Amino acid sequence: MDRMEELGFRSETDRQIFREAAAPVELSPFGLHSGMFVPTLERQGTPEQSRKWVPLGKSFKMIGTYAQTELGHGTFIRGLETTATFDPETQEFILDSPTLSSIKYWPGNVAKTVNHCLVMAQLYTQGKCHGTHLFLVQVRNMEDHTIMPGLEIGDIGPKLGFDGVDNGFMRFNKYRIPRMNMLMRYAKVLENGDYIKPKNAKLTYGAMVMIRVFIVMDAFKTLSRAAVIAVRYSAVRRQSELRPGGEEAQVMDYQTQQYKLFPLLATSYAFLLAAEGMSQIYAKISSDIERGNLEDMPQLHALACGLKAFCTWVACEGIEVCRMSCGGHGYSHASGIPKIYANIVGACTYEGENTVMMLQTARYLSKCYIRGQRGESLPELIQYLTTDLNVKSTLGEDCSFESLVAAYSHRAARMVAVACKLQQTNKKKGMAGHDAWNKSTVPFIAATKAHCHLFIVRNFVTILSQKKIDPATHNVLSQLCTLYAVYGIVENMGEFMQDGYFNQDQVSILNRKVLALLEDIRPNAVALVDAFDYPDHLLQSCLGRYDGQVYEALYEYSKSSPLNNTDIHSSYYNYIRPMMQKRSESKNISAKL
Ligand SMILES: CCCCCCCCCC/C=C\CCC/C=C/C(=O)SCCNC(=O)CCNC(=O)[C@H](O)C(C)(C)COP(=O)(O)OP(=O)(O)OC[C@H]1O[C@@H](n2cnc3c(N)ncnc32)[C@H](O)[C@@H]1OP(=O)(O)O
Ligand SMILES: Cc1cc2nc3c(=O)[nH]c(=O)nc-3n(C[C@H](O)[C@H](O)[C@H](O)COP(=O)(O)OP(=O)(O)OC[C@H]3O[C@@H](n4cnc5c(N)ncnc54)[C@H](O)[C@@H]3O)c2cc1C
Repeated sequence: MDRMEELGFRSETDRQIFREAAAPVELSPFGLHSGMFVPTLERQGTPEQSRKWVPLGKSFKMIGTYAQTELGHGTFIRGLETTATFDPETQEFILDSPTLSSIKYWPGNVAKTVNHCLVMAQLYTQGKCHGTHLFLVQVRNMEDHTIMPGLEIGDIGPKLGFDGVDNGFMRFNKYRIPRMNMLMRYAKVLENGDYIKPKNAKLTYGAMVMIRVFIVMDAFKTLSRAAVIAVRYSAVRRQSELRPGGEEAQVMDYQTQQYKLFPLLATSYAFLLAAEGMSQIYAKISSDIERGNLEDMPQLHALACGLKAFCTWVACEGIEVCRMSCGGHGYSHASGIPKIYANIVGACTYEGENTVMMLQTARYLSKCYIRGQRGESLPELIQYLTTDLNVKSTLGEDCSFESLVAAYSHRAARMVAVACKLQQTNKKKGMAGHDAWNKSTVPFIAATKAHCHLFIVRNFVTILSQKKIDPATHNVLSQLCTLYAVYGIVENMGEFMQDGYFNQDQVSILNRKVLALLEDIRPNAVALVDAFDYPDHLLQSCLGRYDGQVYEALYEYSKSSPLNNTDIHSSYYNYIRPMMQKRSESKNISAKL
């Protein structure tokens, strides 16, 4: 009886939270099965295929992963080389790895865990290539788990992190699968080999969009866990004299420590709300897509790409700040932070390398900018592009939400305009379209980051203005929201100031406000991290444990080190003692010389 069934977990979200609690740090070797393989069967298979395979996946009678990346290609999907050639005689697809670079490489859990894969391959039928499509492929014998004949499978070796996931390689040698193992919800190959094309070729990319949305929540989870550890430790750790001759101060009372951690605490709350907002947008647009309405697909793709990249970059930088704010103990695995970092930093690469993802969003912004310049209507999230850039800030001492959102809108609109104008200037100089684009991508990346930053600030403000929250909580969350926005301006002042949007007095107001907010938040800092309610089992941290017994925990942790299993390590007998004896013999010899 499935433990989650016993506990009555019906929703996939609850089941995922349970899985993460069960394998909080090492990541589950079934994460891709539940998070990517099964949902893709549901969304990309025909109703008949879903009915056949999804129950097998959900009951773990079939365990799978998503095998797309190859040795030679990860980003450029259209360049993938694995082929799936239809054989009408046998009603089969023949999967093949025609080159060394076509070997599937990186797919999670393919090395030792799974018995099936969703394989992305170039579809050939009637002598014509129709681009990449997904195929369900059995890779191991269901009786004894041996590798199926015609396949070479193995592990790719040690990685920076992700130790709970056996990322592997897989090579096909004319490997045959039934025709009906092609996921045919959107595209089809008929018995006679005729190809029925999808309404949009990018529908096949749908699984990646879904995971990018999940990863925005992962960015929140990992950053907030590191923040919990660092803030709690900063409340316990006393070091140095803040007041000459006084007792050693809680390091959380140093303004520099507050400036490191409180904006990250605010970012954690901002990312939680952004992830929830992103998930709601995904749910709405993906259900439209499943009903055949593809109108908002470009907007979903652009938002998922941008937020996935923005949030993972910021989270990884923030987790490193949390680690360093814990001093030496932060560098120990006892803190729990190195594992958090090692497991999430891959998210800046997987599911779409962040720069590439940002450029996808930039491409969308470039098209929207042109539409806006023509006076065409724009989706609500993009309407800021038509902001009047001659307007100056009305920001006052109160740093109102309205003035902050206006500042972020102005900054993003201005930066998108700068990048688009450079692209247009490049074209006017006679550059080909792709060169004009490539020679403007650095400003486009900066503009896209500003676009994502605006989404997160505006989302935070909107939720605070719409949700019914008790006054005390609303006040603290408003402090966090203001800190997130003001800190973002202070840290990127050049981008906000380039066209004189703020005057000198307003810059001074912002610099004073960010420091004042640190003091406002200090009394509630521990309560704000406790509010995430992460159990000690999940944090796995001697520094961030709820009871604050840090030194006792560190001492016990150290004693449990395997090196302490023996007093004298074998290396003494094997290396140190022989070396010392050799030294003393040579010394005797030299003394005699
Ligand atoms: C509630 C339960 C929660 C469960 C959570 C469990 C989570 C478990 C998962 C654990 C998390 C992580 C584990 C790690 C797993 C990692 C897996 C992988 O890494 S899988 C491999 C990922 N690989 C990639 O992402 C590759 C990235 N590359 C691409 O996506 C494409 O190559 C791209 C987009 C860069 C370029 O594609 P292409 O060259 O085909 O298109 P163009 O650039 O020419 O654009 C043409 C046109 O298409 C539009 N487009 C592109 N992609 C999409 C899309 N996905 N959707 C919609 N539209 C798309 C593009 O915008 C262009 O439009 P146009 O109008 O012409 O401008
Ligand atoms: C931990 C981990 C788990 C993974 N799990 C899976 C999995 O389960 N299944 C799977 O199929 N894959 C998986 N992958 C592979 C992953 O999806 C790819 O590594 C990722 O898509 C990046 O592609 P790449 O490695 O080809 O990088 P590349 O694209 O080669 O990146 C190299 C550099 O080229 C730059 N670049 C590339 N294209 C452009 C461009 N158009 N414009 C500007 N710059 C560009 C990038 O920005 C980057 O700086 C995993 C990877 C990792 C690290």
